[in-house]
Amino acid sequence: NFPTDIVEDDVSVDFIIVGSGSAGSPVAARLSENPAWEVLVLEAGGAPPAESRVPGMMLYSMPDYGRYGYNYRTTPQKYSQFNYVNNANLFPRGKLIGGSSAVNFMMYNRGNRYDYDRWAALGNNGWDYKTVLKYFKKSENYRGRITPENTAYHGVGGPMTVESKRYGTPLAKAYLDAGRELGYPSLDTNAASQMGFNTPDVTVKDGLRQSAAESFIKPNLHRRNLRIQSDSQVTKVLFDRNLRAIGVEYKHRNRVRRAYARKEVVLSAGAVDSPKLLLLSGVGPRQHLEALGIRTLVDLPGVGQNFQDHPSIFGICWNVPKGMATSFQRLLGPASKIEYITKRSGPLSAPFGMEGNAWVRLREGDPTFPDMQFLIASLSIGVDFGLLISPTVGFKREVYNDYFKPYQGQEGFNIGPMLTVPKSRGSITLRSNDPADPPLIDPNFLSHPDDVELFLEGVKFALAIGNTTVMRERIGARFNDRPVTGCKHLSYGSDDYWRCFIRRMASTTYHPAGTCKMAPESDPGSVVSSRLLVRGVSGLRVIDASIMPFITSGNTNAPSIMIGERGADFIKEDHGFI
Ligand SMILES: Cc1cc2nc3c(=O)[nH]c(=O)nc-3n(C[C@H](O)[C@H](O)[C@H](O)COP(=O)(O)OP(=O)(O)OC[C@H]3O[C@@H](n4cnc5c(N)ncnc54)[C@H](O)[C@@H]3O)c2cc1C
Repeated sequence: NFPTDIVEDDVSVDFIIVGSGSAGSPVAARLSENPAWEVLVLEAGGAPPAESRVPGMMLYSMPDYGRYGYNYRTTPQKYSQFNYVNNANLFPRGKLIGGSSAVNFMMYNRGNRYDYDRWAALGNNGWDYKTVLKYFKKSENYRGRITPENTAYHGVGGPMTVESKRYGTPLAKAYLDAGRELGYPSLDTNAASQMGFNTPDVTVKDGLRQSAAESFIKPNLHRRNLRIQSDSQVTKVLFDRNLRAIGVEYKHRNRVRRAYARKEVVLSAGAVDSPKLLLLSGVGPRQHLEALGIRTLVDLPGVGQNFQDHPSIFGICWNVPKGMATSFQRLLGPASKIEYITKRSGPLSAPFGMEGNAWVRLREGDPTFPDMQFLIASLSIGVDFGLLISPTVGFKREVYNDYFKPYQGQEGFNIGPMLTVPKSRGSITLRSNDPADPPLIDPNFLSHPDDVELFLEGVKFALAIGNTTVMRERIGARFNDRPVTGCKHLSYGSDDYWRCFIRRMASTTYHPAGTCKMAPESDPGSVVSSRLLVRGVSGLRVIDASIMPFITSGNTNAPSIMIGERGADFIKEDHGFI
């Protein structure tokens, strides 16, 4: 349960925040610190279900798109995903209080210091690593392992609790040992160096998921100046004749209503819906808007462009003896439930199957800046006999039957290489001028040939991890060396075979970013300034993952929260409250 308000028609407040996700929640919390400001959050979704707080249940809320998501799918991909239904994938975004932070896999990864230094180097003042580190620390209540090396990088006493994972299969430790065998250290990758292997810290508090709304909004609902109204899908930003944003139109329980902002409207609807809202409001590429019969208020070509996500490969997998990896029986069995209820530990207390990460540099270049992340998931795709995992990832049935089914019911693990700095760029565009229509989401994965060549190195490294002595002898890992569907005509194991495998099996890591690019005015793709103000209008900011000019080198939840913290300070400064 999450207490919400019902506001009056045509309510007038100081700030309207659209979306209560990873970025919107900190914006709401920080702005409402000023008792003189009235803050209203409009959230399209409703209260999160109880099971969303249980980390081990995370996969259960994913297929339930109708209730807690937008039911988005990507457009059919031209260069990748050939083994997925319609060459596309499901594209979950949380539609509930807490946004995607209430359905995600909870791994807390900040990325690399160079990610932020290069944002600043583009001309985005105030986004260098030294500055953003203050905001990462400000939001954090770190309960992980403190060492002399990492203490300066963590915050204590902030709203967002970050814990060490409370449960791991034998694969968690084996993964770190495999890294050492290959010459890589185990370390806190959110501190001085990101290069090496780790067991992820997680946005979990006392064994319960900490969505951004749980952390930032719920504890502040006693503030009389902070209100959140759920089931309120904003359809349009309203402007006066000077192009100042004065409010929003939204649909609340099937009724069209309006709310007005005396100071600012903040879009924190995420990298799919913030550009969608700008386009519906007449801010975007003129040609696209005209084609859909939307009056152009500002011709801003960058809106919806520069789409970046981290493609990763599923299906590089090994079988292991029973007890080594994750199983649904152990997750949902009576012992697990009792342990969770009495001690908040055990399999239900940790994100399902998320055992370890690694960041390495495979190509020449800055040895402190990774070009590949590897996630080990202690899940075989067929462990559930094809019932949940394969349809959730989105494989065609015949691919499941051909490649995974021969091992179904057996435990196993998957090592997924993920491109941290992809060169491919996609887009978000409107399907129509009807706000109820889902937008066209085109990640355009692997459209840049370099992405495939780098993945080739990534596949080889993943195979090397699985082939370490520790994985083979201590864990008993046996590689799934069946030729994958669609690549059987190629010599198994050759570079061309793996290129084919990559184009068939790579898909999303659910990290859309970049679609309202933050850049100086001289950049024709710029949508927001370094203070996150939308170009060509006033009184309107975008504060969420869409502003990233380049996606960060790791999962995007912690950076989105940091963007919320950073953006809130810009607003406070610009309105004289700091
Ligand atoms: C399945 C999954 C697993 C993931 N795993 C991880 C992980 O382990 N670690 C990690 O770091 N990252 C992970 N991510 C990514 C991470 O959660 C996102 O990058 C991050 O939450 C994005 O934050 P945001 O504020 O930009 O958007 P969101 O958190 O998505 O917030 C947007 C909010 O706006 C609302 N909204 C949208 N449109 C409207 C509208 N028109 N009117 C009103 N409200 C609206 C939405 O309902 C939502 O609440 C995962 C994501 C998914 C989907």
